[in-house]
Amino acid sequence: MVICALSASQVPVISLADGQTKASVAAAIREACTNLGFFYVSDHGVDESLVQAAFEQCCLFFNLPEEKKRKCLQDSNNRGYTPLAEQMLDASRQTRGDTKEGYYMGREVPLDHPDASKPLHGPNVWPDPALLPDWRPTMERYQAAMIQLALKLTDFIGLALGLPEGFFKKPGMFDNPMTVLRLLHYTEEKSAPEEGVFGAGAHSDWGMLTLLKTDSVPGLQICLEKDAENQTWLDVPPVEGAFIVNIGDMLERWSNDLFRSTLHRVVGRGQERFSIPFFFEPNFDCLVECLPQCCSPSNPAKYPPVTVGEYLMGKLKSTHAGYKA
Ligand SMILES: O=C(O)CCC(=O)C(=O)O
Ligand SMILES: [Fe+2]
Repeated sequence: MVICALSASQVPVISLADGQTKASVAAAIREACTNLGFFYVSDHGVDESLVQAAFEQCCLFFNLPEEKKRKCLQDSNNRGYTPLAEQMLDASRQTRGDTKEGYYMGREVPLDHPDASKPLHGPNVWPDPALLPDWRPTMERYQAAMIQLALKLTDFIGLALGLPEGFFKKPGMFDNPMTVLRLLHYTEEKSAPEEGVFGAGAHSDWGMLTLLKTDSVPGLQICLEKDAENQTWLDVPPVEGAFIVNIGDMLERWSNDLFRSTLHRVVGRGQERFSIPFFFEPNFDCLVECLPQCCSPSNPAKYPPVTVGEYLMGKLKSTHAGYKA
């Protein structure tokens, strides 16, 4: 059985098929996360027809007239529609906002739920069900499938870091996770990196891990030198049937940079593109501080402890013109 194979882009494809030991999958994940911070996952158990249904709904939603999409504009909990160019992920290099529009949804938290008073928690902002009756049930099913897969991968990540079995299952860590499903539509505008125009500007993701599905149009690139002047970018093309997985800043901080939260961007090639990243983050109040397994007197903690909520809100404020906490 092949647990891990290299794709055309040198990014490994890791299979979660039954019949292999947990330790061997964890070892493949450790290698991918320390080298690239990116891998593909195959044999993940997510129904392909559900993925297709989500993309079909995206096509319908983004084809609605602008004023209809603006009826479900992003609220203060970061839910709803974000218009074209509303986000600028890399203000240091971009001359205008990302050439994409999006729609954010999180876990549904009814207004009478005790968590609803927390920032970034609350009911979702749904498109009019008379226009898109299948939107909500499809996206809720898709999100549930993503949470399940993310929890499975989080288990493997614990093993990969040499943590005791069930480490990330402790109360307060992922029992009330911050999850964000993001439906994205890139316009056909060709990016012009030298002019500061990008589908999505260079950034690292902010949470624990991201599960990304894209249509068949390439555009995603990663860069292993976060701070270098002359960055080299490696294409991460779609692999049929697989999800792209990448590590976010929270896990980079927990692991003291052992697992990399790698810089990535989307470069438009002159073709419209749809993608669906799912961001999986720990609980809002979870304190992320260097794991004892990842530091020593000769390798002290590189980051001060931070709560997930504090970190995410800082990032939202600095990249979204329309986000008002
Ligand atoms: O659309 C893509 O391929 C990547 C999107 C992304 O990196 C993000 O939304 O954080
Ligand atoms: Fe990203």
